[in-house]
Amino acid sequence: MGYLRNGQWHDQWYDTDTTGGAFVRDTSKFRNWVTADGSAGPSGRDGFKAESGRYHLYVSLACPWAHRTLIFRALKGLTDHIGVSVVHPDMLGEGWEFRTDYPGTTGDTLHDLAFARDLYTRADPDVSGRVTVPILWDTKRDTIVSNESAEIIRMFNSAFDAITGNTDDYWPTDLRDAIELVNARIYDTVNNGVYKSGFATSQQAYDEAVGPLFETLDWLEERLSDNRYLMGDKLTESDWRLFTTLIRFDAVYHTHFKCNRARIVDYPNLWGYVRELYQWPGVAETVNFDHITRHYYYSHDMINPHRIVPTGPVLDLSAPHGRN
Ligand SMILES: N[C@@H](CCC(=O)N[C@@H](CS)C(=O)NCC(=O)O)C(=O)O
Repeated sequence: MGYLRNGQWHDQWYDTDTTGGAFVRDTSKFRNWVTADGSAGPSGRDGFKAESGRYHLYVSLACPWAHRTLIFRALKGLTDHIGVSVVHPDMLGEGWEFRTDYPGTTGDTLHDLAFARDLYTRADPDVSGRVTVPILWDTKRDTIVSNESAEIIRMFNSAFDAITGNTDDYWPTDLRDAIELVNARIYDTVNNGVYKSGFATSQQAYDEAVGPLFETLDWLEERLSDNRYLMGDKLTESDWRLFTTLIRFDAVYHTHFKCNRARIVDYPNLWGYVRELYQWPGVAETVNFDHITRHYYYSHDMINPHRIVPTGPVLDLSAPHGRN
């Protein structure tokens, strides 16, 4: 695992020496938007117009951030319009690789590149920063549109509606303020909270992450006791953003990231909610537990030096959810 500095690869784990042992996530570098008419969107350059077959998504099936984009691609009827390449689950000294010697990988189906970092330097030969997935690639301008999942899902939510005829809206105007508030808490304490717990290299940094994580899970359990979804009756992007962390929790974060005060199966409402979202049409096909467990346990040898991938747990995600 490493990063690019002025286009050169450096194999180095996250630096927590200067932050008291705390993991601090980088901000994403490529922030353009695909829009229905090609106008610039909230940030970045213009000219990325929604067109069938023009864009390609690079994902890891292990990654919760990439998983959001795969879910939106499925929910919004985009599978015939946006292609996908799947990296190898092992993220080692070279970063994400397009090796195909593992079931479920595809290689780079557009350019046959070896590493995800080759996409970054193709888009910007002088780029600096971590090489993360998801990556939304534009085949027309031969560059990265965006590597920020929170923004990619908003593009998918509406930009292609005239092409697909699918107008389902997971970011409705009247709920945006409420969505923003809930997203902010869940991002900091849950989506990123599990990483801050797991990548902490001091007791204090771990304690400061794991406490708020379980406070938020308790709060969510309560909220979901009389709300079917986070915003009440309406399923929104907040639910999908939460789902990709919850679905990995018992298999990975509980053990590997030491988030072990409780499992999701111990929370009746959260567990029913995860099952309902898993059973949503098109979603189960985006969940790959083999890539999920293999990636975390095998890639992070600073946490799991012998790279042993544990067998459990057995989760019955297709059991009736009882949420209706
Ligand atoms: N803010 C980004 C974060 C993406 C991210 O951190 N992805 C992880 C995989 S789960 C990654 O590629 N990490 C590689 C690294 O940090 O070097 C997003 O939401 O799109």
